[in-house]
Formats: sequence, structure tokens, C-alpha cells
Amino acid sequence: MTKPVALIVDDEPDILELLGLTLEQMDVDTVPASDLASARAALERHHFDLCLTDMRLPDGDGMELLSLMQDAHPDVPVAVITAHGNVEAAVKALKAGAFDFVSKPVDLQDLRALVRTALKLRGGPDQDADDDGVDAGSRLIGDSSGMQHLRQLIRRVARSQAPVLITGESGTGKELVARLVHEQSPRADAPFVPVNCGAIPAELMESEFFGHRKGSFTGATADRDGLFQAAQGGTLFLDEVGELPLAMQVKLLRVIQERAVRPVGGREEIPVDVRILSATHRNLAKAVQAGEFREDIFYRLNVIELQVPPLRERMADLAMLVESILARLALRLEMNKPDVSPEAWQKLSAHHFPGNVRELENVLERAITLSEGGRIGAEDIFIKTPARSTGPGLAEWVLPPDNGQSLPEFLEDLERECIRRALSQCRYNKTEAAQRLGMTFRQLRYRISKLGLESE
Ligand SMILES: Nc1ncnc2c1ncn2[C@@H]1O[C@H](COP(=O)(O)OP(=O)(O)OP(=O)(O)O)[C@@H](O)[C@H]1O
Repeated sequence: MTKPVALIVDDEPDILELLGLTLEQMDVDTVPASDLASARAALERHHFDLCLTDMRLPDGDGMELLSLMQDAHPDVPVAVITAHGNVEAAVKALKAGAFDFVSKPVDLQDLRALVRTALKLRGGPDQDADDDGVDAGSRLIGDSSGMQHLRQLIRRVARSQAPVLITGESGTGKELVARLVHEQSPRADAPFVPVNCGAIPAELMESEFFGHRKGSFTGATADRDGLFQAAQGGTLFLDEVGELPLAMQVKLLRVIQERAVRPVGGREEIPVDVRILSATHRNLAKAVQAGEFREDIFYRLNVIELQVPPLRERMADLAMLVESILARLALRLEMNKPDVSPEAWQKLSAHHFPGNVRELENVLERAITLSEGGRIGAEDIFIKTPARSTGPGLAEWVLPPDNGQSLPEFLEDLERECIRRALSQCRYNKTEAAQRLGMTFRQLRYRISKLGLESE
């Protein structure tokens, strides 16, 4: 490959020189421009692999150059240089399609990491190509317009370093989307580290995220890296980000701003080069209004939003999904893929799938084990009817011992019904269901597992 060329635009000669020297050391040729007009002229004469521009220019601003590049050279990553602490400008640029930003005074380590990542986009996957080359096991199945649009957006955001918030109901495929963004990004060779923010005990959170030093607390018998260090150069996926306690949100914000972590009990800051993707099935804007989620971190995580549609809004994909899930299950169970009878299809198509693709997977897993003679019949498709999930009214219960049950068994049944009803009313959003039931998310998860409701 020929030597890469970068367009560097800044009206301060010192900064132009610093950028020029740093990039030359990285074997990148540079063409300097001190204002918008000369940047435009340079664009007419050369092909660039990267553009670095200051936000404030004597005859315009970096946003103008960004929009010009988006129109005329959409494949060239543009990074903007912002004044220190000007988060608004950085977010605005990222939203407008900037690849990344560095703030002044320019940290050379950050700058080098940015340039390295940007150059990986050279000769990267063809924008118009289908997602061949992406791990087949992690593909998004579906050809509906909603899925096609989502796939296109994934390809586009994969090229940027902007934080992305993936929203959608439980089981719609948010984690899968995050994986695809990572796999199609210039960070694909570095780790993708998923973390369920609702599953880490609050007291361990800081050490899990940032690591700890030996002896910093009882049980810290050796130095340990945290999730940020594990994701170095790659992507950290914060699943259920709405579950982060407020205190942790503050710490996370600091790390995002400083691009460095301080392990628990450590003195030094460790620079981290990590892209953050997050997901939630909650309405985080509402959580912000309710004071449960900090506005500043919401603003930083939600630079770009990717909405994953619920299955009921893309039922055109049902056949493809069923085929692919059955093929996967059959392979795992070492059997031939069964056929689906017309009656079974009818039953599946009439359902609204409040638990989305995950519910479909569960229904099919049960169906494939029940099926006989290589065919799934209607009787093998077990779908909860609304009546069941609503449960009988209290007056309809026959109380023990008249119904032959012990009191503990009866109470467990009652609890099961209450949880089912809350889950169904909250469209299988466990956080909301827990609130409705007056328990914590963790308590609810524990009860669900204890009462054997997981497979429903
Ligand atoms: N479009 C799709 N194609 C293929 N599989 C899918 C698709 N969408 C979801 N799945 C599968 O459904 C299951 C649930 O997906 P995933 O865990 O990504 O959902 P989620 O939205 O992150 O759920 P939650 O909010 O509960 O964490 C996974 O096994 C995933 O592989």
C-alpha cells in the first residue's frame, strides 16, 4: 500500500507543526492548510486518507469542512480538534459524522491512537458490500426494511469512534448489534468486552471496571486489570447501562473524558483507548428526568442512537429467523432440521412475541425437543396466552389444603403468577417489572431463577 496522506488544518503554526511531526513519525505524509480556503484547494489536488481539522478557522469552522467531506469524500475519516473541555463541540461533530476528536492541548498518545485507528479504515470492508466476512454466527437475520436500515446504520457507525447507545426491547438483538459494530470497525482485531452493568455487585463495580492494586481491599491478593484495560484498543459494551448506580456513572464520565483509568488503590492513571457502546431497554431520557440517570453521562453515551425494532414490527423476518434458529438448534442437538407444519406456522405468526427473538428461540428450542418424526406440529409450539400470563383472579384460587397443595407450594404459585403478570405488563422489561413489584432488579432475577420462570 502507498504511504497514507493526511490533510491537517489549523491556523496555529505550532499545532500544524506538532501534528505534522507526529504524523511523519508514523510514516504518514501530511499536507498542511491554515484555513478553510486552502483546505478546499488541497482537497481538489490530492486524495487523502485522513483529515484532522481544528474547529475554529479564520474563514469558517471545522464543521463546514466536515460537511464538505461528508458530501464529497464520505470515505475519508475526519477527526476534529476541539478546545479542552468543549464537550458540546465534540459531540456535535461526532453526531455530524466526524470519525473522532482530540482536545487541545493535544495529547500525543491519544493522537497516535486516533491516527492508527483511522488508517485501519484504508482498504477496509467495502461500504457497499454485503456483510460477508462477518462471523456468520453473529449475523443479524432478517430482510425486512427495518433490518436493512439497521444493517446500513451499523456499517456507517462502525467506521466512527463515536459512542453509540443501542436501544430496544429485551431480546431484540442489542448485543448482537453491538458485536457487529465492533466486528465491522477498525477495532475488530482488538477485544470486544461485553459487561452486564446490572449483574455486577455495586461494591465491586469500581474494581471490575478499572482494576485494582494488590492490598487495596480485603481479597485483593494481586494486581488485577479491569474491564477497560481488557478492552484496550477495542470496544467495551455496557449492556443494561441504565442499571449503573449514580456514583459509578460519575466515575465512568471521568474515564470517558480523561481517556484514562485509575485502578482502585493505585496512584497512576492508565491511558485507555476504548470505544464505548452501550445498550438499554429502558427509556433513559425518562430516567434522566426522574433523576435516576445523570444527564451528562446520558449525553456522552447517546451521541448516536441505534434503535433495534421489536420482532412484532418486522414479522416479515419470522420465516428467515425460524429457519436459521432451527438450523442452529438441529446442529447443536445433532439431528436433522425439522419441518414446521402449516398449523405451527399459523400459531407462530399470530403471536406478538413480547420477549422478541429470545422468546422465539426459547419457543423453538422447546418445540424441537418435543417434535416427532422430523416435524414441528402446532402442539409442539408452546406460547403463553395473555390469559395465562395474567393469571387467575385471587377469588379463583382454591386455597390449600383444599387444592392438595402445601402452603409454601401455593405461595410459590401465587408469586410465580405475580411475576409473570408484571413481566407481561412491562413487556418483559425486568427493570420495570421489578419496580412494579417493589423489589430490586437483582431480587427479581433471583426469584425468576428460583421459581423456574427463566425458560418461559
Ligand atoms: N436479528 C437477529 N438475528 C439472529 N439472531 C438474533 C437476532 N436478534 C436477536 N437474536 C438472538 O436473540 C437472542 C437475544 O439477543 P440479544 O441478547 O442480542 O438481545 P438483547 O436485546 O441484548 O436482550 P437484553 O436486552 O435482554 O439483553 C440472542 O441469542 C441473539 O443471537
